[in-house]
Amino acid sequence: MVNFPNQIRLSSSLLRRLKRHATSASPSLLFTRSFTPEGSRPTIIHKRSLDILHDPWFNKGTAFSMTERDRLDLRGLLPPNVMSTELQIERFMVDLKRLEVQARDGPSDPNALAKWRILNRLHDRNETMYYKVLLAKIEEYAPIVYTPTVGLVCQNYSGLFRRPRGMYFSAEDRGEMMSMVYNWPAEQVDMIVVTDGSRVLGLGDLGVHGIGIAIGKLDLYVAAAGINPQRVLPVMIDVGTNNEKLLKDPLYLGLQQHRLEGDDYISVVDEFMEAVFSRWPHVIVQFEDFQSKWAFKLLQRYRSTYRMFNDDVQGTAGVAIAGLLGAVRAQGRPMIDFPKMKIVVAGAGSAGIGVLNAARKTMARMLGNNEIAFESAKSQFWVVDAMGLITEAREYVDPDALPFARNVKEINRQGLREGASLVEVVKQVKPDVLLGLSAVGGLFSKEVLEALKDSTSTRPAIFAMSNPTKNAECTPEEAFSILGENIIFASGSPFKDVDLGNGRIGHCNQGNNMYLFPGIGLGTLLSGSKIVSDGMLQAAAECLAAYMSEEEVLNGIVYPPISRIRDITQEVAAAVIMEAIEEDLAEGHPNMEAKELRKLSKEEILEYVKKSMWNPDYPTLVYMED
Ligand SMILES: NC(=O)c1ccc[n+]([C@@H]2O[C@H](COP(=O)([O-])OP(=O)(O)OC[C@H]3O[C@@H](n4cnc5c(N)ncnc54)[C@H](O)[C@@H]3O)[C@@H](O)[C@H]2O)c1
Ligand SMILES: O=C(O)C[C@H](O)C(=O)O
Ligand SMILES: [Mg+2]
Repeated sequence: MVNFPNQIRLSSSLLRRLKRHATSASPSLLFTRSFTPEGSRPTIIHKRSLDILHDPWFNKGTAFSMTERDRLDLRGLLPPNVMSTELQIERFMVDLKRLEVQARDGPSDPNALAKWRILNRLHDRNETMYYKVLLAKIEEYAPIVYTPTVGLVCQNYSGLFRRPRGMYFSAEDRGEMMSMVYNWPAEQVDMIVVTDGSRVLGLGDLGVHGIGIAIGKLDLYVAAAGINPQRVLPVMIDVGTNNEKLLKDPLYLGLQQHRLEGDDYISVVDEFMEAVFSRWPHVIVQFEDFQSKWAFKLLQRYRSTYRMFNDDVQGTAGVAIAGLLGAVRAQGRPMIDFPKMKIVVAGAGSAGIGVLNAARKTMARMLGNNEIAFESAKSQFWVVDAMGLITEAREYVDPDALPFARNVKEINRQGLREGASLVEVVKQVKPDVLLGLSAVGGLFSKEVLEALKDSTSTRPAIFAMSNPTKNAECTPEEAFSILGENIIFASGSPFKDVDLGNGRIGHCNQGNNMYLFPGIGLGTLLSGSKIVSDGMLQAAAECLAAYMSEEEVLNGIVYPPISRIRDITQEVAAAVIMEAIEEDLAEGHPNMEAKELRKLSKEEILEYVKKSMWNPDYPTLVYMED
């Protein structure tokens, strides 16, 4: 312990602060000279907020009591569960012992968690160097700080948690959020990624431990979009968890209560949105990994009033569309043939429905952009969820999935019925594309892939988009070995290309929303658009689709390699800005007034984007007194 003299000369500003907090502070705080027994005397410190958490002398991590958190402006900077020192030590030991159990996510990298720890420590020590390393070796380290390892990190977060990163708004903070946002030290925040941890990748409800996802997404914002790391903020909205294991786990870092539902839930998210937009009116909020039932509702609730989007619904949709258009081109056909594709989608959650809606709209646009085109486009899709093929005969169909429920008579004519299995559907439909967003690893079984051999396409496409690795609907090895080298293959998590012998390679594309969300966020920021419009999202998707050359696409490469992520993000951001200008939404940015922005050519916009991106270079520092 640090020993401070009993007689301390308090500066006038400190005195003011102490008085301000006198209601929650122990009364003895102001009078440390009195007869307080040794050990229970408070230690006077001249720091607040994050400065305390980053100081090894004073930091107590999750052991800060609620009154201390209030007194020291720490509220929101720590996970909500206040822990005893004993529990803290237990958490530490769990992590230490895990070294004995080989930490792994799939067969690809048994050392993934250890690498994450080392990178995380670097992140805590030196942000510039961390991002320099990440950018220099993005192929190697994106799978560590992002998908798939980030999933493993969230699953083990109570042991891995060291220095808090980001903010926590919990159900217990209702009524406080407007002031809590001021505990965050940055005057300017450009990008927030927020989650409620209710559907983390395909791993289900991980409660407060889902904060890892928001951190991983923002790492890509910095690395790919060049958002200044001092202006990003990962956020966890902790409304409880329905994960029974976590509810019983004494080492869980979040609120140990069931999730709030209905209006109670919405009121927490509403308060969070009001609070962050009141402090940072120009911030962009990306919603991430909210369970479907809230993903759509919240998107509808906020999208016309706040600068926000949902990555799982809208980012994924754009990436899938780009890949599907690539699959059409890979057959040597023009993109305009897209409305002829027969598409079977496994999974009707936030991601699946997002893709279906966007694909239907894209087809309708190509067919004349009218009601009839929109109506006829939906007949190109067959949607299979946990209960099989969705038809109008089903007793209850989620309203978001309802437009894609097949007509029973029509489906009977195709030899199918309500609830038909995926393999039956593939056998009867003989689709051009089989797309998985089901979170069920191995769903594209040998039988399903065998059935796809009868596809009427000259080059069937398989998109096994679920994350992380073990949730992929199939591996590229399985797909190429059964269907041969001619297919187009994409997966949400990274896999290696497959050696097919005799110098032939089965290319494995990574169909992940990481190719769009950084550019959507950056383009919105630099255009100063008040909202993220459908047109801006469409422009982003089209830009990604057009990014791949004819030669690449014919070779089965429909997405760029991750080594080009900064370049594609710059292009996507420029496309988003141009669309915002076109729609008269661009209100400019401190670096570029709206009227100047409107005068720029495409090349100049690209240059503006490039120049606005933060690079991990050490600035020269000089000291100046406050
Ligand atoms: N690659 C990407 O960029 C990307 C983007 C978003 C989501 N995802 C992944 O997509 C998956 C789903 O995400 P979500 O938000 O839609 O989840 P969700 O839980 O909302 O939806 C899952 C859907 O799969 C269905 N399903 C379950 N078992 C099934 C089965 N046996 N056969 C067919 N369907 C079945 C469910 O009924 C539900 O409709 C997750 O693994 C997530 O990681 C990937
Ligand atoms: O996080 C990812 O890798 C993609 C996507 O947002 C997901 O939820 O799976
Ligand atoms: Mg997600």
